[in-house]
Amino acid sequence: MVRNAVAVSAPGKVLLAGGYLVLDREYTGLVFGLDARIHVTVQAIPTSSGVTLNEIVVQSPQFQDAAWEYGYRLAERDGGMSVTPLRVSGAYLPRLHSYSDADLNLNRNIFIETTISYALSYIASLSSPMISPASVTILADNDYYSTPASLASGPDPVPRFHNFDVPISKAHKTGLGSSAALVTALTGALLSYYLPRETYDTTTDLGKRQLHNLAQAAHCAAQGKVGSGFDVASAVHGSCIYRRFSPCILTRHVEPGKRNFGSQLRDIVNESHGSLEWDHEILKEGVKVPKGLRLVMCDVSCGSQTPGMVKQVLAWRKAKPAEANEIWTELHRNNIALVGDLRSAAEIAEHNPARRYADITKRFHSIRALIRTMSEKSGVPIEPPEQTELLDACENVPGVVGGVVPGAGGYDAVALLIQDDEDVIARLQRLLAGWKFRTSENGVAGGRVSMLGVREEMEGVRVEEMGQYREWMT
Ligand SMILES: Nc1ncnc2c1ncn2[C@@H]1O[C@H](COP(=O)(O)OP(=O)(O)OP(=O)(O)O)[C@@H](O)[C@H]1O
Ligand SMILES: C[C@@](O)(CCOP(=O)(O)O)CC(=O)O
Repeated sequence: MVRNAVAVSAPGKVLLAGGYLVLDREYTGLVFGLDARIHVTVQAIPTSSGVTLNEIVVQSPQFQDAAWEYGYRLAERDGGMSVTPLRVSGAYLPRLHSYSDADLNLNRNIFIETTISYALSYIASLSSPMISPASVTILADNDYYSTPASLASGPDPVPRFHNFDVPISKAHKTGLGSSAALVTALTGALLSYYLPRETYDTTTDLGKRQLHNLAQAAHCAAQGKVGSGFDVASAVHGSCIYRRFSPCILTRHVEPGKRNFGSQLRDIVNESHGSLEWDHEILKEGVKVPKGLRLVMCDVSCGSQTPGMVKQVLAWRKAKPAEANEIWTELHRNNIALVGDLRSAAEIAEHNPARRYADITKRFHSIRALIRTMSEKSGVPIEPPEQTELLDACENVPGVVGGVVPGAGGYDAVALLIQDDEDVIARLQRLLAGWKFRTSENGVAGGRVSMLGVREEMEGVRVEEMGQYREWMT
């Protein structure tokens, strides 16, 4: 049976409020989807390619050696679909006698491999396990990775999908959640390709719930930990207030290949046969950036180690629960109030921008002050002094309403809410162009700051027209 080619995209994210708090179900996070998307196409492999076996070939043509081939077969005893890498980053495994396990692991793409294994296992558990070979192409909007300044300011327009000309491992990520968008779009594309419409439909609420549950399971497995999942949730549902799922939903199933993985995964995703019901909450109503404002993301080239920071913050909270919870309660109150302030600014009839957005500006100040207290007490540089300096300087630019260190904070990025006006952008660009981080006590080298072209976007996962990608597919 020849199936129709499909294309699905999912957005990046910024956790504007609720970093760390969102790890705990008692609290929520305010996450905005961004208009930088990861696009995934799936189509039949042309018969002339010589591929007749059970193979899925994947390419990510914007990067060097970014081609992977996977064999798949149904594991015995309901172990799901076993997926084996046949070729990683351009090298065929059987031909490379000198290929060590270390080389293999370096060049594997765990996010792609795990997602294919989870998606095919789920598909096989629902329908006939006859899965035809397919070709997958991944295309990422340019802002997921830093583009050389020469290119961005050069005379030629930057192509829609820039060829970064480096291996993915060498590309500088801008922290927009590439892995969550990739896992979500790839899962959605594989389900749409292999399952009949009546079993899976990305455009329905039920389809989005299936996709959310399966993409969370695959993303957690690939990451080797169960995080809050706000990034996958916004990749599926777009901008929202997010309350996480109980981690135990994903900590009880056996590994792929092990007895009953297939039916366990199906029951987790479908919330069937006594499997736990997913208890995450997505609130989209009232989450908006007022007309006339926009979000701006600034990439700071120093970078932070998020997992280490999360561990330290959680260890401090465990050691000093009363001290931490006082901050958590106050921060949560302000985070929720920020949503209300944004909504009110959208509704009031006040034309003077300074007055219209004054409450939002004040709210950002309160949130930042609490984050600095959290940094101080935990000893983790969530809003370190260099970021305070940068945020204060940005806020002094006329037209900037406020800003924060998003997500886990650190030296990664700042997120700003500004008046949606070219002059404001130009003023900010001028400030950032001359900005240089001084080397801090934490040993962070003097990095630069650049403004990304992204802004907020309300919509989550989207079924796309296949035709728009043809020129980018080899
Ligand atoms: N265009 C792409 N093609 C193939 N794989 C990709 C692509 N973009 C990202 N990936 C996969 O996602 C991994 C990066 O995921 P990681 O979670 O480290 O970053 P991120 O999600 O962008 O970061 P953050 O959570 O800080 O926003 C890469 O190592 C690669 O495996
Ligand atoms: C610290 C945390 O709450 C947010 C991390 O966000 P980001 O990856 O820095 O965008 C962790 C999580 O929610 O999984």
